[in-house]
Amino acid sequence: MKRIALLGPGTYTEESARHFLDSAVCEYVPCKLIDDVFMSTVNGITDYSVIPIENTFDGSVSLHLDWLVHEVNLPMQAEWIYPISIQLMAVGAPGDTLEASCSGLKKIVSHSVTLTQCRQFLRKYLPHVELEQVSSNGEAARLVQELGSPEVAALAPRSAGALYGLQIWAQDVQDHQKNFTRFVLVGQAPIELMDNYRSHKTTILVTLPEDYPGALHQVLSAFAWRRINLSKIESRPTKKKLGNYYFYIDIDASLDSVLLPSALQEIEAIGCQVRILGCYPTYSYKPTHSEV
Ligand SMILES: O=C(O)C(=O)C[C@]1(C(=O)O)C=C[C@@H](O)C=C1
Repeated sequence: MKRIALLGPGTYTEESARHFLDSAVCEYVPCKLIDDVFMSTVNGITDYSVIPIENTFDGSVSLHLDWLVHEVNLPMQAEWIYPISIQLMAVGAPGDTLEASCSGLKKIVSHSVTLTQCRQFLRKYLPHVELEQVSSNGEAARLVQELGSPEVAALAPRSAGALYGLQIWAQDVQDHQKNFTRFVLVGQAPIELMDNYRSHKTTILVTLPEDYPGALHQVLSAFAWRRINLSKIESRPTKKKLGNYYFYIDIDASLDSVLLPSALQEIEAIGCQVRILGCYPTYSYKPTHSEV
């Protein structure tokens, strides 16, 4: 059995992990805070952690990327992309219309990212309702069940509603229907996921030797002339000195490919530091028959 730490229970992280990992060989260890998720794998209590690192509309989850870079040494072993469908859920049956369901609603609890993903919906339909952030969407659903009052609702995944016996008052209320989150599985050993394998990626961190004209251009040209595609590049502070940055780069190639190792050697030869955060398979979501 592989032990998998994740924010949970009842979160999108858990829902997505159950979709991609084989439950026959995985045991989930739900944690209340993302720090606990990371630390449980660092301390050997779990074999892997599942970490959300990017969303279609919010971009990178900088806090989680920074953890991977500064706080822990846990290589990325896989990534998956999972659709985020957000449900408004509460205790008790919904009314005939959203207005009727929400006539007595005073507060909505959810994860900060989820509240952001429903901003337009909330402004349009529930502008006077108080919003409260909690540590995860699963925790939001649990709180709503504990309070047992139709004055409080959660924005959370369908699986959290099933776990805590909540009713769906409004379905798929995210502002953008194509809302996806990218999760990485980090840990010391490679692991096989279930099907839908797409390709291999490598994530690196590049620190420039000093700030000089054309430094980043030189780094990028090592990939460009080899026709290696980069799917993401982002600068983040090194946290050592104000104005000092490293570049976090996702590469659409495996370290086993012919050209990537020589590109990395070239970048090191011009004086840059290269740290490999992982070389891993990427998986994409395919809806099950009932969802199509
Ligand atoms: O609270 C959850 O449900 C989570 O899985 C966390 C999290 C995140 O931290 O980004 C994951 C995906 C969703 O986009 C919103 C929240």
